[in-house]
Amino acid sequence: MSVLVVTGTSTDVGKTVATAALAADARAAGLRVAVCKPAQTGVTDDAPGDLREIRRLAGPDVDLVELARYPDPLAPDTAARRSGRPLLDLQAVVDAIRRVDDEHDLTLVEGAGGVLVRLGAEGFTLVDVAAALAAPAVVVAAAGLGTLNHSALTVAALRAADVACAGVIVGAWPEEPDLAERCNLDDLPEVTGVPLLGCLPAGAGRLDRAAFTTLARRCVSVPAGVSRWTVSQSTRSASCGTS
Ligand SMILES: Nc1ncnc2c1ncn2[C@@H]1O[C@H](COP(=O)(O)OP(=O)(O)OP(=O)(O)O)[C@@H](O)[C@H]1O
Ligand SMILES: C[C@H](N)[C@H](N)CCCCCC(=O)O
Ligand SMILES: [Mg+2]
Repeated sequence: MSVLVVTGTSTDVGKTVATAALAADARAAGLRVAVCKPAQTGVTDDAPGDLREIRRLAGPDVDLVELARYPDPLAPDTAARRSGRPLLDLQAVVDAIRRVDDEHDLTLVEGAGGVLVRLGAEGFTLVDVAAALAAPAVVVAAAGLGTLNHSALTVAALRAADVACAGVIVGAWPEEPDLAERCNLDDLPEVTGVPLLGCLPAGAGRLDRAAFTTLARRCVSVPAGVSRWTVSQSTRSASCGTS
């Protein structure tokens, strides 16, 4: 089947919302979808994490797999050490994702923070996971000033490890974009060398499931070839403020 890694230029850029949008789009296309969050940090054992948010937005038919959870809102390796809980092991994470992928048409893997955040033992990162799985990645980025550098650095880190980058998704597109945000619609694909797959309007994460699914189908798409399903390539959806 297919694995797609969802990384970002940092934490809080909208990876979870974008993962939910990709999952909702794939479910609406009739696919068996799973989302794996290898390492959730910053939540207690009884608190909802990213996967609960993805289920709220994308629906109950998306299977969810969380591999480790640590209470401190830190990078997973640091949070693991401080908690005394075991660190994640790269091979175990890869094997777990492969098992999920065997049972689904599309398995989305959401990282923690940005692409070089250390997830576990020996400082492995989401780049190592994607490389081991030969899985492409999408990069969720901010809309405004500063995102060009962060996005270019993130895509360069993927390229350096021969991880294909399917494109960039803007996690929260403002209702009234400023000059930098408007310019970034052309500059993001230019400086990263990968397509802009779409923009999620700011506020999308606060919608109910039906409205979110409708929006997701309009706003983001995964390029053909990432999976057996082909979703129309969105150069720039209306949600990015261009027709
Ligand atoms: N398009 C959006 N609409 C509404 N809220 C959003 C949107 N994008 C991000 N947010 C909000 O911003 C916060 C951070 O977003 P999100 O959880 O997706 O970040 P993240 O990149 O997944 O962070 P982490 O590294 O912790 O996984 C959340 O409260 C989320 O609801
Ligand atoms: C707590 C946060 N929401 C994420 N789960 C973890 C982000 C780690 C970022 C580490 C760093 O880049 O400084
Ligand atoms: Mg998240």
